[in-house]
Amino acid sequence: MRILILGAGGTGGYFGGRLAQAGEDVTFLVRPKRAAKLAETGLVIKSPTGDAAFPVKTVTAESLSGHWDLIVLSCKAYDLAESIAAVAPAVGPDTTVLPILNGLAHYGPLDAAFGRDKVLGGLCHIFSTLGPDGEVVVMNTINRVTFGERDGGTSPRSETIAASFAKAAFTSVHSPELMQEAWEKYTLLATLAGMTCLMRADVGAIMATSEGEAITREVFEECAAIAAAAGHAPRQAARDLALGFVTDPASRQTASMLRDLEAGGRTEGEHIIGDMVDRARASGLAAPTLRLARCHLQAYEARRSR
Ligand SMILES: NC(=O)C1=CN([C@@H]2O[C@H](COP(=O)(O)OP(=O)(O)OC[C@H]3O[C@@H](n4cnc5c(N)ncnc54)[C@H](OP(=O)(O)O)[C@@H]3O)[C@@H](O)[C@H]2O)C=CC1
Ligand SMILES: CC(C)(CO)C(=O)C(=O)O
Repeated sequence: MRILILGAGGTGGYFGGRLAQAGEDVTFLVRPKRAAKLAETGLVIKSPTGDAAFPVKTVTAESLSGHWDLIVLSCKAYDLAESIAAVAPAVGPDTTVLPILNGLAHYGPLDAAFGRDKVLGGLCHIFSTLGPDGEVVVMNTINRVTFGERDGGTSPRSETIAASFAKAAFTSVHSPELMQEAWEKYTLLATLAGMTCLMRADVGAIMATSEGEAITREVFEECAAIAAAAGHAPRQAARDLALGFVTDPASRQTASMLRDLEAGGRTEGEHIIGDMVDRARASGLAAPTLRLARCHLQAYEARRSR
């Protein structure tokens, strides 16, 4: 299977790199600056599950030709339109597009661009970023990709992807209930991103405050109600896992959105929190703490773009 990974950042660099290490036919579609860096240093991964540095195949949008079997999209949401345009020439009649972005708002534009039948559902759990020298830095041993048909069940194409991913040194989950998984991850992430960005603090620091746990639980319940309105209330095990994660007093975890914000970069605030608030409004739900988190992120973006 020929695999094209759009982006060689924290997620695409890691998962694509592990696939390449396993001998899969991987090419990274990157912009010229990243292509030059990868040509100079190779793809460098620093991870508690194993450091690596090795040459990888890259291509830029200008030199892209031919159709790929699988295209994994690992851009930030604010780069989605440009990324869709970049991969479009690589999408042929038998191509599958697998986004691993956070949130859900990207499916509309992807379906419009490629047709709903071409776009699988996907998500990932990892704590990673690009280091100062372009290296993929992974902060702990969590590294999981979950994917599947958005209408549920399995299919020959998702079985083929599962067989490919099974060779690589990351956890791969081929889910017959992908949209349920996606909503559960979205609920966890919106809570974690909303709270860690609002408070500019990690989970443990938020739990050390008198109101932190109660407000975190309020955000989670707002998200869970929105998920329920969409027909995907978090299952009990997912609730327990998410609430345990976002209220752990010993945790030093943050969302990747806080890392972007603290680096002074753009955030996926509207894609993650804004979309959650819009969905609340469309379902007649109040979501007051999520609205506050959205206002906070929009104000940050407004100051940033001045
Ligand atoms: N990092 C994390 O811990 C986690 C992230 N996620 C989600 O995964 C998604 C990706 O995040 P992450 O990997 O961290 O982001 P990064 O910013 O680290 O990587 C994204 C990469 O996509 C590249 N890119 C964007 N547009 C294009 C384009 N048109 N052509 C070629 N390359 C392009 C960027 O290239 P360039 O360098 O040129 O800008 C960048 O290297 C997000 O939705 C995020 O929320 C999910 C779970 C955890
Ligand atoms: C849920 C979490 C924290 C890890 O995958 C994440 O998606 C993020 O930081 O963006």
